[in-house]
Amino acid sequence: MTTLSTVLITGASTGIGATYADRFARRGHDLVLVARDQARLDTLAARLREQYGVAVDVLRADLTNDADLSTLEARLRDDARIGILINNAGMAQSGGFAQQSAEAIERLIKLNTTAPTRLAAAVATRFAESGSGAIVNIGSVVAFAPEFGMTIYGATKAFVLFLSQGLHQELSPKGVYVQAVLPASTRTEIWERAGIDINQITDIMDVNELVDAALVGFDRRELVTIPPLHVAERWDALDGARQGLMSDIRQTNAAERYRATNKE
Ligand SMILES: NC(=O)C1=CN([C@@H]2O[C@H](COP(=O)(O)OP(=O)(O)OC[C@H]3O[C@@H](n4cnc5c(N)ncnc54)[C@H](OP(=O)(O)O)[C@@H]3O)[C@@H](O)[C@H]2O)C=CC1
Ligand SMILES: N[C@@H](C=O)C(=O)O
Repeated sequence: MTTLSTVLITGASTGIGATYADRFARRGHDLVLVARDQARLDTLAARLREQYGVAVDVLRADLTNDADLSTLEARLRDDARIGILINNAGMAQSGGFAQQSAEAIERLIKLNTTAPTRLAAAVATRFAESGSGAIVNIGSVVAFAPEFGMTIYGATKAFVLFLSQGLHQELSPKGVYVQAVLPASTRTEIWERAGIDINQITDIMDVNELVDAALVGFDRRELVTIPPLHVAERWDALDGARQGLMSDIRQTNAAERYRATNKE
């Protein structure tokens, strides 16, 4: 019987991360739960041990803190039992671009992009050498939506999508599965934490439904999983157009429409 991989989940104290923890424990996986709130992590860990009989390790870490991030990188690099990384921890943004302080910008980018990148890097070599392993990056449909006015947040999520597609290109030939999960509005604390009134949000998905759908994509080894997207062809068309654009842009001369004319 194959031994199930241990799953390390960031942002596991509540919301999407805590739901992933329940689902992987239900599947029989041992867990490493990472977040800042030790008490909430301990309570969740005790429930999951009791309910599912799995080993659950708690690792308190602030992923915007370099020392904590380095400690987590070392755990990921050195603990060969960890075969699945769920890069979930993240925060949203309230207020316009011009309202963001330098500290808020730094924190948002560190948590939403630097941390998942460094954690993925911490496992990439070990996973590739073993010819196995999975990296799940939690993005957002806001990556497609500059219209939403969450410019820095959306940019971090566009980064996560590209990171996932790039990791897939580099690591899937070596047996490593990479998944980008793009939720839309989901009922968690992220809204309150960002100072956004959740009651102003329409069409908000239950977190259990989101994670269960994301796991269907995971089990199918899908690269980009967008649970709220009912018309899957929309994504296929968008990514197909992107690939089509790539085939057009290797040119030695600028496009006709950019040719300076003496009339201008
Ligand atoms: N909810 C939604 O509508 C959507 C969410 N997403 C994405 O899903 C992911 C999870 O979000 P969601 O569950 O909704 O959010 P929640 O705010 O409910 O949970 C966020 C989790 O991240 C942890 N976290 C926050 N800051 C830090 C930090 N500095 N260091 C370590 N852990 C931290 C929190 O734990 P603690 O405070 O204990 O550290 C918590 O466990 C995020 O990446 C988010 O961008 C994407 C699209 C939609
Ligand atoms: N977290 C949500 C916005 O703040 C989202 O990604 O939809």
